[in-house]
Amino acid sequence: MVAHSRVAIVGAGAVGASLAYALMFKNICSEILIVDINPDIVRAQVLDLADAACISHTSIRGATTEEAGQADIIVISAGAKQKEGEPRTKLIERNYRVLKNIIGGMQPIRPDAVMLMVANPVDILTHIARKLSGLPANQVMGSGTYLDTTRLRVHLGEVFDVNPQSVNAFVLGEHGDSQMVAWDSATIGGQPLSSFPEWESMDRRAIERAVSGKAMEIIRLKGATFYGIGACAADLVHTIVLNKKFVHPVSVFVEKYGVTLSMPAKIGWEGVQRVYDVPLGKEEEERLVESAEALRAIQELY
Ligand SMILES: NC(=O)C1=CN([C@@H]2O[C@H](COP(=O)(O)OP(=O)(O)OC[C@H]3O[C@@H](n4cnc5c(N)ncnc54)[C@H](O)[C@@H]3O)[C@@H](O)[C@H]2O)C=CC1
Ligand SMILES: CC(=O)C(=O)O
Repeated sequence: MVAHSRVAIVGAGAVGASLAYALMFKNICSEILIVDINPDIVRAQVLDLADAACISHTSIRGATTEEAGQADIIVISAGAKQKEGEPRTKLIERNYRVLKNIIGGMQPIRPDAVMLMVANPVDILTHIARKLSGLPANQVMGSGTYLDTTRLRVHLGEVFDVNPQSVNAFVLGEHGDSQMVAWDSATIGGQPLSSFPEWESMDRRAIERAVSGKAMEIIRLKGATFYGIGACAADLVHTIVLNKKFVHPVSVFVEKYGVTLSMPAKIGWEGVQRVYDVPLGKEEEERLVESAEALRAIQELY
């Protein structure tokens, strides 16, 4: 437990509540602030989560947007979600307005706060949050392809019969349709995936489709995804609060591509401490540049 570790979660729907629930059982935060435009949602989530908080070391309460701006870590999970068949980018106009309201209501934001964007389209909103918040680029990140990378590792863990946490493979680029898998640098136990007998028979494009389509599969079946992102976002908060310096793929402004997209980054107290340049094959590099271009076309509008 870190004495001064106040985390504000703005947007207390399914994602915000799942994050709060996952985070409180890490027992690393002194307090979680729950913020939402709908006061009934705040009251309901605080009442429900307080019963769980009772058996964790983290307290929970409702708060205003202004108070959220003074938290150590500000997570933004407010906004519209996709309907079946809708790409994440379709949410931009609605969620731009939501984000503008939220960040406007937080000002002046504590200058050393770290902001974690979760709402979609996460890469574009991270780019916008960096501009609107006035925070340094390293202090504003998005959950990006952390969730997609988790999905990929789960899938590969099954193919190679190994714990997913021992699969070292990344989904990079957009948390969305143009994402790509860095196959050439993927390893298990330091051995390239391509050196395993399973490699030849593995349909890599089918795996990529399954990973990038998993959100829509869940949305079709139950209307929304929230536990996966709740756990990923809680893990990112953990890494920041305890300065763990874990490397995760997050959405951040990347000089090389000149846009905000996901690359593996070392994360700690001041947010992103370093971005790593994954060695990519020629075709992979082309696909990442395509993803960057797709994002640039929208990010340039904001
Ligand atoms: N980055 C990722 O990997 C993932 C992102 N998401 C995204 O997270 C977002 C939230 O999803 P859910 O929680 O399922 O939606 P939800 O509909 O359950 O909750 C959204 C909440 O935002 C609140 N809200 C709207 N405008 C607000 C404002 N101006 N200030 C404060 N609160 C406001 C609503 O009142 C509602 O409680 C969506 O954009 C969704 O696409 C969802 C899953 C994964
Ligand atoms: C909804 C979403 O972005 C996801 O589950 O990947």
